[in-house]
Amino acid sequence: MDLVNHLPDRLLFAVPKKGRLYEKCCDLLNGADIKFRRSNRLDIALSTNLPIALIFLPAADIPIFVGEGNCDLGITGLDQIEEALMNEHTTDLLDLKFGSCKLQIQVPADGDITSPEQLVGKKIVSSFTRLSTDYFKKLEKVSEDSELTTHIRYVGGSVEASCALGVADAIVDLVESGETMKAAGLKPIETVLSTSAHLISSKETKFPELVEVIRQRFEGILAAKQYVLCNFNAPRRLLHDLLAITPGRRSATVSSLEKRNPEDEDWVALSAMVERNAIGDKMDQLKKAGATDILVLEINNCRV
Ligand SMILES: Nc1ncnc2c1ncn2[C@@H]1O[C@H](COP(=O)(O)OP(=O)(O)OP(=O)(O)O)[C@@H](O)[C@H]1O
Ligand SMILES: O=P(O)(O)OC[C@H]1O[C@H](OP(=O)(O)OP(=O)(O)O)[C@H](O)[C@@H]1O
Repeated sequence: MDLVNHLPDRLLFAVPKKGRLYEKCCDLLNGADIKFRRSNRLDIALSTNLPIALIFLPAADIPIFVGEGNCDLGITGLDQIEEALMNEHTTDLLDLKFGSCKLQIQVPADGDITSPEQLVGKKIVSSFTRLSTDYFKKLEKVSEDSELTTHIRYVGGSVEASCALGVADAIVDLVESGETMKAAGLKPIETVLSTSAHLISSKETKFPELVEVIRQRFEGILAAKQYVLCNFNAPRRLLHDLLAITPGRRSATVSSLEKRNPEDEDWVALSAMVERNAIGDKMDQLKKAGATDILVLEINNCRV
């Protein structure tokens, strides 16, 4: 079935059908209020509130479908986009900051290889044969023996077993915690690529406005995760010092607190977005500078 012709009024959005990116993608779609129900084992789900059809595909195939214009939008790893040679045929809209890992060259931990240059002319096993070939072609050019060819062989999974099996002198594979490689007796000697999930679009999409709406919604969700809202009260005379601690993203909101008695000092309430990973420190500083009633609130979603 030709989906582009069959669903002409719907933006086709390719999403990993399983694996490490799947749950996070569903959370993102949910947060962006793209409503859908995926029937068991069905790889197409029509959104019930937007003109979107979600197409669940293998992560490795998504850059090809988007790059060739069969899908309008897609989410997949940067590693898959670069391996498919599709980064020039797609528009990279947003780094979604999940699925982070590294494509690394790993060698036996007890061996004598310590640098990628020593691997020129040797045997490499990877699921990322294009990225590996590109990497070693560059090394071959600057190698002392320019006649040497590095042998790159494809395997689809359990790449880490290749060295122990004698099939490879080194592997090029994705590493997140490093546990798999450690257990296989391997150590990293080089990072070929740092990767995470990206939102990409086709350069030929018929739905540029909807693409932009989705990009903005995702961007809002990412910003909401990165920030918390910090509210507190303080005497107005401390305002200058407190704003220096929490200036807000654009600027903090300052409102007056009502006085109980006319002779009371002027008080203000401040509200500012603060980077989540700095909030503990900021609260300590606010308290020390004289702020009180400090409250930290989660931001579920935002447009900034
Ligand atoms: N530890 C990890 N190992 C592999 N990929 C990871 C890891 N962490 C994040 N990723 C990202 O997730 C993407 C999809 O990997 P995953 O192994 O889930 O795919 P998959 O579609 O289930 O493939 P496969 O069928 O080969 O297992 C990778 O391309 C990479 O961008
Ligand atoms: O650094 P870690 O957190 O240990 O994760 C890295 C491992 O995860 C992936 O394999 P996966 O589990 O997808 O299985 P596969 O070998 O079949 O691809 C990858 O190929 C590594 O083997």
